[in-house]
Amino acid sequence: MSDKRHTIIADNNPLPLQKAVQSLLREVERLKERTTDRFEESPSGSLLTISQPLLPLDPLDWLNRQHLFPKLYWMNREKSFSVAGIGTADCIEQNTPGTNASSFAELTRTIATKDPDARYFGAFRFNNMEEQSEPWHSFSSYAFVLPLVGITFEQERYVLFCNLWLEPGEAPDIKIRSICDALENMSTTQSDCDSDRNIPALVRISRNPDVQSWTRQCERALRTFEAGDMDKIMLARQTILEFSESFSPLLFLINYPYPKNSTYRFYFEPKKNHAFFSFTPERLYRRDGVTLQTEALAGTSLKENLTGDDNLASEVLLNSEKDIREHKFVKDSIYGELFPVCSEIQMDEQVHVLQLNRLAHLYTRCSATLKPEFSNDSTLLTRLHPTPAVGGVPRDEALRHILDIEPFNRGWYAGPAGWISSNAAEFCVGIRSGVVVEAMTFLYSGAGLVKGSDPVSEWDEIEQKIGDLLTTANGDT
Ligand SMILES: C=C(O[C@H]1C=CC=C(C(=O)O)[C@@H]1O)C(=O)O
Ligand SMILES: [Mg+2]
Repeated sequence: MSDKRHTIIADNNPLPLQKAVQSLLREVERLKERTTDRFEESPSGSLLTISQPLLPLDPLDWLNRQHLFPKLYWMNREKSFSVAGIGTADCIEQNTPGTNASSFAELTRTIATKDPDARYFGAFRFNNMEEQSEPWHSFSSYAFVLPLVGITFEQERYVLFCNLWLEPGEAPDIKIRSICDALENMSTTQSDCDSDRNIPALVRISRNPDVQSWTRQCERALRTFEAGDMDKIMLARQTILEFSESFSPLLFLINYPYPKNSTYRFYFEPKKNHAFFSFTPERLYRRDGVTLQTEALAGTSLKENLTGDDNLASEVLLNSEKDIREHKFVKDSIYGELFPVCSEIQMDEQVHVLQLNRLAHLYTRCSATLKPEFSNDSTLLTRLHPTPAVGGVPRDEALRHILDIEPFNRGWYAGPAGWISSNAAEFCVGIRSGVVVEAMTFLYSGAGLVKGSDPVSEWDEIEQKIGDLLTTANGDT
C-alpha cells in the first residue's frame, strides 16, 4: 500500500500492533486540522489511505478478536497476498433479482468511478435470477466492501491501514470520527486461550439430497445427455451441520489444518456469526489492465484409494477418458468465450494436474491479452461465469436444469468471489464453501456430470471435495 498515490505512511518502521494503532490514531487526528478543501476533490469522491507497517502477526487471530462488522478476509492461492478487514469505508451492493450480466455491468460501472488504487472485496451470487431463501438472507445479489480498517500482507510485509473515503462534497468529520472509534475500540491483545479457537461440538450432520435422491437427480441429468440436449451439467450437494451453539465462523479458517493446500481463502461476515467462506482451488481470472490469467479446472481423482500418492493420482487422472472429456468442455468454453475479446491467447496444449490434499484436478492454464475495448471486468465476468466447471454446456440450458433439479439455492456458492478495482481484479470461483448462520453450517460442493458419469462415484467425489472442511468441523485434525 505504501507506494500508492493517496497514501500517508505514519511511520516507516514496523511496530507492534498496539503501537501501530497509536501511530495511525495520531495521523488520523492530524487530519482533523486539515480544512476540507485540502482533501483531494474529485467529482466521484476521494480516498485517503493511512498505513503503518506492522511486526509480523496472525491476521486471522486479529480478525477473530474484533467486534466491528462486516469482517472480510482474502488470501490468494499463492499465499503472497492477504487482507483482513473490518468495517466499511465504502460499499457497492445490490439486492434485487436480475440477470448476472446486469449485476456485472452495474458493479463495473460503479467501480470505474472509484479511486484506481482502492480494492473492493466481495462476491456475487451464482445466479441472480434465482430467488433466495435461508441460509442466504444476509447475502446480497452482490456486495463489495472497501474496509474501514484492516491488515494487509504483501511482499512479505504486514501493514495496518485505515481508509477515509469521502463522497463528493462530503465533510470529513464524521468519517474521521468513525475511523478513530474503530481504532480506539480495536482489540490488540493476542488470543491467549485455545478454547476461543475451538469449534463447538458437532451434534448432527445431514445431506441434501440424500444418496437416493442424488442418484435420481443425476439420472435426470444423464437422460438429457442421452437425448442429445445437453453435454454437461454440474450438480451440487448441501451438507448440513448443526453445532451445539453458535460460534465465530472464522474458526473454520483458523482451524483449517492444511496450510500448504493450493486454495484461495475467501471470507465475508456481513453480520455477527453469519458468514460465507470458500477454500477453492479454482481461479476465475486475474486481470491487470489488458493482461489476463485464467484457467480450466475440472476433472478429479481421489487420493484416498491411492494412499495419498500424487504421482499415482496424476496417472489415474491423465488416463481417465471421462475426466479428460469433463475437463475439455471447460477448456473449450473458455477459449471460445475469450477468442472474440482477446488479441492473443496462450493456452497450455498439455493438460496439467493440480495436487490438493485429498484430490487432484486436471488443470489448463491460459494467459491472454484483451483487446483494449474489452478490457473490463463486466466483459470477463459475463463471458467466463459460469464456466462449465460450475454450470454446464450449453450454459443457459444448464442453468435452467440446475434450477429445476437442485433442492436448494446456490446463493454465493460457485459465484465469483474476490476483489476488484478500476483497473485490476482477481476472482476465484466460490466452491468448497460454506455458509454459517449461528449454530448451523451449510457446506456446498458439486461435480461435473457428463455422459457416462456414475452417480455413486460423483457422490464420493463431492464427499472428498468437502473432506477438509468436514475434518475442520469435527475438530479431529
Ligand atoms: C463444482 C466443484 O468443483 C469443480 C471444480 C473442479 C473439479 C470439478 C469436477 O471434477 O467435477 C468441478 O467441476 C465443487 O467443488 O463444488
Ligand atoms: Mg468431476
